[in-house]
Amino acid sequence: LKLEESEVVDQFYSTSIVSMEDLLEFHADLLFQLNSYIDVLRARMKLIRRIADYMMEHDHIVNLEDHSLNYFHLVRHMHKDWAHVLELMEQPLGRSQLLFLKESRPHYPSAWDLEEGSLGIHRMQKTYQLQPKDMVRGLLDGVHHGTRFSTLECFTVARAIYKKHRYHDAVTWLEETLSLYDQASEQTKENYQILGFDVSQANNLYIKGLMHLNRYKDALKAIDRDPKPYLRRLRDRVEMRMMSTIDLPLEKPNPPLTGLQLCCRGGCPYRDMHRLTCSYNTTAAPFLRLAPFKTEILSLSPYMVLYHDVITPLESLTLKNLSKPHMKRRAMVMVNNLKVRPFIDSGRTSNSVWLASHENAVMERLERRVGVMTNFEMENSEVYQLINYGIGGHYKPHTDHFETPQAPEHRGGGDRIATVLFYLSDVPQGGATLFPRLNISVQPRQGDALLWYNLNDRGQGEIGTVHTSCPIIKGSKWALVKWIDELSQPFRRPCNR
Ligand SMILES: O=C(O)CCC(=O)C(=O)O
Ligand SMILES: [Fe+2]
Repeated sequence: LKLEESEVVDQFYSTSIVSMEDLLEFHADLLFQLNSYIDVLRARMKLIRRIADYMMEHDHIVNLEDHSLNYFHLVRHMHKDWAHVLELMEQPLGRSQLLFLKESRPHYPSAWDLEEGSLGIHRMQKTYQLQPKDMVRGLLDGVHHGTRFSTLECFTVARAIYKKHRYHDAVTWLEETLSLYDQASEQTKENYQILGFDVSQANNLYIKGLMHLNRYKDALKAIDRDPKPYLRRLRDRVEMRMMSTIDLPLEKPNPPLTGLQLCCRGGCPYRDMHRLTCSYNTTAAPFLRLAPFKTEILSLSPYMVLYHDVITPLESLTLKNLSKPHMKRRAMVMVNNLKVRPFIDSGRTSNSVWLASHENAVMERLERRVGVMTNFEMENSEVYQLINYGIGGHYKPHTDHFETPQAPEHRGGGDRIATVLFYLSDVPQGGATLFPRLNISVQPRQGDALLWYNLNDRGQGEIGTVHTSCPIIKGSKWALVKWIDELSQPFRRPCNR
């Protein structure tokens, strides 16, 4: 079993908001095809109506008189015309539209997208302590969004959570699913049925979820409400469980809030004490006297500063536009018995692309700017990574320096002495970069860049720099990361080993 980073998965929608733009266009194309399919059906219906009317006129003639001319009409008509009518009826309809739908199917979002998206929603729920009943109505962490969930979306999320054995949450989402279904009109229910939704399936999962939570009485009630015979058979199982003394271990419904949850919500204790000073940096390079960097020191140890307005909106836009077509999910692949199987790294929901410092004029300018901003040597430095996060997108807590001491030795540049994180977009809700051990969280703002040192004076990894990207609630988070290697810096930041 081996893990490595690769680009095997090329189409991943849920891990990047920017790929959703393509999806919107794609969806519009599909709708266009469906409508034109209906037009074709309608035109055919009109034609058949006309022919049928014409045929009925003949019916008329035959009944009139026992006239041989009329018989001749009938013979000719039946031999000739009906053959053509049959041909017309047999002619396949809307072939090109059908073909379009069929051939584009491989590009539809996959089961993975659905799972990834569902888990993103769940992550959002857990981190920000949201209630499914608020979420389905578009109320997210105190802000009303114009979006609503239908029964179908609710059920998809519920099922994904159930598959992860999070029964308490799955049951809440299933309750929401069933209640949304009850409120739906008869016509909507019919539509759901055409789209493959079976309310008994939802009920079945709900009952099983309740059983996992030892809520047998509620399970029995749910069974009694559903007329499907296979659900009635569950009754025996529930009653048997009820009588047995061995209870399944119960999942705690409300574990205490973690520091991460508190901080992502902006409730980080003492966070403001870390805003030490703000200043204009004019000394690092001569040109800074003309255009100083607005610098906010967030922490002295480990050293961390936030620069304001160091990448212009136009530069951000250019980089985003140039990179859009190349953004990919960097999925991990599992190489197992020679089978290569990409798997969802749920620790990181984003698509990204590597950008070299000589990639284009903007990158060249940025590379010089990073050198001036940080005073680090940019010669031989690493490439940049441009990231766009997805639905409820996040990046689990991690450090940028390597955690195994051997790892840097195998790299030309040694360990990553510092990180510069440019924000290329505002994120209106969620999506902060959080340093839980330092109680520092930074809300992405287009134009800002965060610099921190990953290594201490002795060149050792600084565990305090553990950081995470909080799940995004609203907006599309774009970040550009630059890791600065240690080995080019002996004169810029000598270490006291
Ligand atoms: O997007 C962020 O806020 C953090 C990104 C990050 O930590 C990384 O790419 O190493
Ligand atoms: Fe990082």
